[in-house]
Amino acid sequence: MTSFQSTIGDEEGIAEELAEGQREISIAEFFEKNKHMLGFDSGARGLVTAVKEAVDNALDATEEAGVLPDIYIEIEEVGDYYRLVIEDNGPGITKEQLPKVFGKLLYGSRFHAREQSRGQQGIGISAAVLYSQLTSGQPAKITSRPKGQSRAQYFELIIDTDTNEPEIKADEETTWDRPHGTRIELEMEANMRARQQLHDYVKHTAVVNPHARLELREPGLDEPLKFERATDELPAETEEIRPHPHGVELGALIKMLEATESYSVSGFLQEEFTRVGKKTADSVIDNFRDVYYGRELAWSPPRAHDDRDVAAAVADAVANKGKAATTAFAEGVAETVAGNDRLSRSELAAIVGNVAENVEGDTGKTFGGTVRENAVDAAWRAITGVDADGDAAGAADDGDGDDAESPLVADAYALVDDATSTRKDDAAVRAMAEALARRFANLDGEAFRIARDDLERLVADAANFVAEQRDATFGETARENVVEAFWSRARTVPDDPPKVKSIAGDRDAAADLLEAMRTTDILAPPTDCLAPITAELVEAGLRKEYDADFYAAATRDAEVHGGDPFIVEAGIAYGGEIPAEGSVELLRFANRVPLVYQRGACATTDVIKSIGWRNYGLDQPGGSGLPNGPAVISIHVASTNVPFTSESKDALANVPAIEDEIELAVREAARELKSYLNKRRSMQQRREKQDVLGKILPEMADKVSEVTGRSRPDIDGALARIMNNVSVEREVDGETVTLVVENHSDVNEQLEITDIVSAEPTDLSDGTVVDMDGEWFVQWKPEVPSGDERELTYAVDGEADFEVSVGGVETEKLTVNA
Ligand SMILES: Nc1ncnc2c1ncn2[C@@H]1O[C@H](COP(=O)(O)OP(=O)(O)OP(=O)(O)O)[C@@H](O)[C@H]1O
Repeated sequence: MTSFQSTIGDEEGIAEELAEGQREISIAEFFEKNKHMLGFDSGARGLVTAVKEAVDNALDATEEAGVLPDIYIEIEEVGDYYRLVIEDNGPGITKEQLPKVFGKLLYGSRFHAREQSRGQQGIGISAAVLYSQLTSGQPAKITSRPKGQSRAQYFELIIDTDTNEPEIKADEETTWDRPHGTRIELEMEANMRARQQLHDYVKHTAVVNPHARLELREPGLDEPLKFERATDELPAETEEIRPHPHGVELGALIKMLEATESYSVSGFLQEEFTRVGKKTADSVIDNFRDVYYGRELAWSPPRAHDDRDVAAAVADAVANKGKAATTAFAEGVAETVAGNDRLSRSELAAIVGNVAENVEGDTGKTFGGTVRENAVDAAWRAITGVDADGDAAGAADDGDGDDAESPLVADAYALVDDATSTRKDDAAVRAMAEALARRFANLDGEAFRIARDDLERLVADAANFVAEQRDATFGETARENVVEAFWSRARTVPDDPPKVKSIAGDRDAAADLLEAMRTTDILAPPTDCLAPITAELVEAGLRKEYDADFYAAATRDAEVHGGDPFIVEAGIAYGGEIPAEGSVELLRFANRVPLVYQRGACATTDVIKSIGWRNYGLDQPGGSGLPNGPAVISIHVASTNVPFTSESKDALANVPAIEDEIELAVREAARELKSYLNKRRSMQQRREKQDVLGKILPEMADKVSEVTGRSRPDIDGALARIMNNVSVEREVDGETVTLVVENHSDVNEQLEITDIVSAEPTDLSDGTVVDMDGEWFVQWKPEVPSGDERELTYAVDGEADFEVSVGGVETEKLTVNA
């Protein structure tokens, strides 16, 4: 132990001394010291991060304003420093907002909005300003011309790190040739060692933002890198949404309960959450009642042969109402009770209430509150056998002389017997029923209200008791079945839920409400807050940047995580010019932003590594890890709140719901890759076989003729027959030209045959002919059934050259002799 720690208790006034050293830390000071958290850990990386923050903002702003983005990036060496300029044609920023946007950390328009955007935290561009002023001592220089204004505003500013407020160094009006937009100029200590990452960022941004035009000028490039737009269509506009009930955390729910203007739980749910209407709110409230109040166990009323006499019990409990009214009331209750399969106490109370109203109407006698309550007590005792002292009559010989068979035992016996396997012996089932009935009778109040977890505990306790007493075990499954048997027959209570304000002040009640929200089936959140790239454009983006043989893409349906909807998309490009050596290239995107750093710490990488790629035809040494081969895999996660591992937004956190969707999306695309590779392999084998046959067949024909002494057998068509190919053969007889098409395969083929002829064809059997400058294109689209043949004919006058081409069937399955 250090001497300081060992003496700390002896010194007087140490707390006061330490207190003098305590001081608030501004967020700007914090990030000044922790630049790495925001992606500014080195000069190389700092430059890439600054570009990324500014370009992401430019894309967000232009899209929000409905403008096709036109973004200019320039990096220039100025002495020992680098100057970074980024210009956009967005809506611009007002004079009032501009200093805070660039001169204050945690200031932005997106943090509170549940809508897909690249920016989330309100920290990115001000962090770039902070990094620039720290390393170069220069202020940020910003020009912005809001849409519709004739002049632009020019600011020079730095962030005052003590206060996290902008300190304006220059503020003047200026002119700017762009009609609207923003220009940012930052000077910083930097280097171009991360050029590759910078280019990857810009190139991949172009891949997922085909509607954007980007231009990059930098010291190492003679010509600027230009990415023209591939579409004039902006991504679908997104709408802000409220949180989804399946995703909020307890703390957030309590905050919402405190802040809401709604008075009732139903109003609160419908007002504050997406996808909750009256019906869904009612279901949530029913589930809430079940956890908060517990359910009421329901019991079987007496049957005809039963000696429990509900009518007599009710009649006994009523005084001074006259015989006729009393009988009508008692029998009315007994009859209605008997008409029910099972009853809870609240249901009995409702029956008594209804019958009382009817009898009051018929007889003119009043059956007030006390009479009704007495009647309920009496009828309930008759049904359940529970005494006023709380003992279930006869549940056990507990010394109070009521040891006749309890109705609860008989009822419980039937349920336990039903819920357990037939192997349980009768005595064990009876003992369990008795043990349960005793415990139910001891519940607080006569209504047998119990929450599901308490019911589970009660059943476990009864099962343990039976195991000790009788050596009869009720295992896990039997217990669960017994719980389910009672719970599914128990009734949700009719009590109103507490008001919003009292739930807000009661953590347990709020936790019960949260549980109810999570267990209620609720429609997935609307997805108009998201703008996925779409499978079609994911594939188009890959096609644009990678020259491959095969492409596939998949877009999943929206799912929810933490109240925020998300959509995962995946794409695969394979073969062609993609390098075959080493592992595949993984492109990661979040809300259309390429993730450049921390690949190894990203959930997307973990998922790709966990997939068994050998099943999909890719090489994967050791059966796990990144697969090898000429492939690019791209993954895009779009969400109203992407869970990143840190503020620098480099990698996705390991959220199981998102990882599951990533896996499903990738597998969907990988299945297409697998069938492509399988087909390619079988075509390869077919080609090899045909090559061998092509050599052997003529040799065999020669040999046969030599051995038999007969003329050489005709091998035309033999190859096609052996290979089950489609064969196209030309026969010319005088003026008549015939193409004989034979289908030796086992499927019907739809072909497209074009014969290019140097003389004008006439008398076509069918098909069409087009004159192309002295050449005639004769075209047929015959369907040739498996094992069948077609003859396509026409006539030419005199000599002619022919050239046939056949479409609709792979070349490996085709033998052309024409
Ligand atoms: N080029 C721009 N044109 C218009 N508005 C902009 C531009 N750049 C930034 N803004 C506004 O400034 C705000 C702050 O930007 P900043 O980069 O600090 O945070 P963000 O983009 O919201 O989130 P993040 O920290 O996740 O990047 C944005 O929310 C946006 O409203």
